[in-house]
Amino acid sequence: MTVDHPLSKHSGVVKIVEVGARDGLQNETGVVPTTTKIELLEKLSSAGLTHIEAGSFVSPKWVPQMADTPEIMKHLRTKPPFAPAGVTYSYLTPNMKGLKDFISHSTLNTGVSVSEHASEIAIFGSASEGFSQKNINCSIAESLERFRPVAQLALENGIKVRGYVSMIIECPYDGPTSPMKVADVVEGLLDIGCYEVSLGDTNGVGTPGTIGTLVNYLIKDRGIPAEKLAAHFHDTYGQAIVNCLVALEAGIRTFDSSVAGLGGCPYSKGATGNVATEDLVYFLEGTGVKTNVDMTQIVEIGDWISKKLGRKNESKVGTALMARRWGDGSKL
Ligand SMILES: CC(C)(COP(=O)([O-])OP(=O)([O-])OC[C@H]1O[C@@H](n2cnc3c(N)ncnc32)[C@H](O)[C@@H]1OP(=O)([O-])[O-])[C@@H](O)C(=O)NCCC(=O)NCCSC(=O)C[C@@](C)(O)CC(=O)[O-]
Repeated sequence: MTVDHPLSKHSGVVKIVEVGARDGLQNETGVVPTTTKIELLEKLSSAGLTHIEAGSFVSPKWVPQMADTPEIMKHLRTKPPFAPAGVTYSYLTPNMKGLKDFISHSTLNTGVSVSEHASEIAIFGSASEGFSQKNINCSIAESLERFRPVAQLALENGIKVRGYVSMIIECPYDGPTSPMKVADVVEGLLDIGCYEVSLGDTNGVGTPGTIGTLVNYLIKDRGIPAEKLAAHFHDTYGQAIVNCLVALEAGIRTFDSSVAGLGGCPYSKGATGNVATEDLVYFLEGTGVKTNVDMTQIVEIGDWISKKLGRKNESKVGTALMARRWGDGSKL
């Protein structure tokens, strides 16, 4: 028997962008072996995730943990069984050097053009000046000027471009962020060719009130189509799932998440990881929305990577389902 509930109107399939291997691992202080990162990426794609961030072409002096991104990309590009059809791997590229490195490593030894690869780049700006300076060493205006030729060259090469805007609610350096500023940066990123802009509550301070005010302002007052927005909510204050519900209600259909809630941000002290993929899948499927992610597999991956890194599994759903697992390894 199907019983209607207030959220029954939500149906169809949503897109999940798995950011654990990038947003998650970039914040690990210990060395994470490249083989572990590759194994994580392979496991994630076999669990049904189709959009996976695999690394960053950024300065290794700024983010040492991402220094092996070229090696990871080469592996994913040259080992077809590990880059299944329909899976898009994406990489952060903050400037022209990052994009050129992306293009050269993407085509290296593969014999195919970059546009034949199911990969895309992401450029990442901020709605606060303080974080923009700390994270990418330039002002917001300078960042948009820097991104413009990057996006243009990427698009000329058939590479899709995603945008991020960080600190959408509040910045540890500048205080509260105005929705107008967020809208300006979102529009700036769309204007230079991003097909979608992900709204980063980088330090997870947003609540249904502040997130609701922002997304309604972006969609209703500024006329930004909901399908061009994604929700990228960190779970520092335990608000991420309820904020995802607010985004869903506003019409947003793309959600970023991180297996086992991996992560934080190297330039935002105290920020913890994104909403855990396991928790997001449980919540979305529970409202009647399809994710096409295998719950058993994603829970096992979260358990595996947490043990591998020696860190606490931040997924409540993952922890609960693993606790229910029988000692003989039968189904969750
Ligand atoms: C943007 C820069 C490079 C500017 O950094 P800069 O120091 O201003 O760069 P520069 O152009 O003056 O170059 C300085 C040196 O860096 C090198 N360099 C220059 N560019 C690159 C590159 N692409 N790859 C590798 N090396 C690079 C360049 O070659 C040179 O090397 P040197 O001559 O000193 O040996 C730097 O600030 C940087 O790498 N920042 C990255 C920060 C980062 O990755 N942060 C984490 C991701 S953002 C995030 O997590 C938020 C998000 C997206 O998840 C959403 C949310 O939660 O809100």
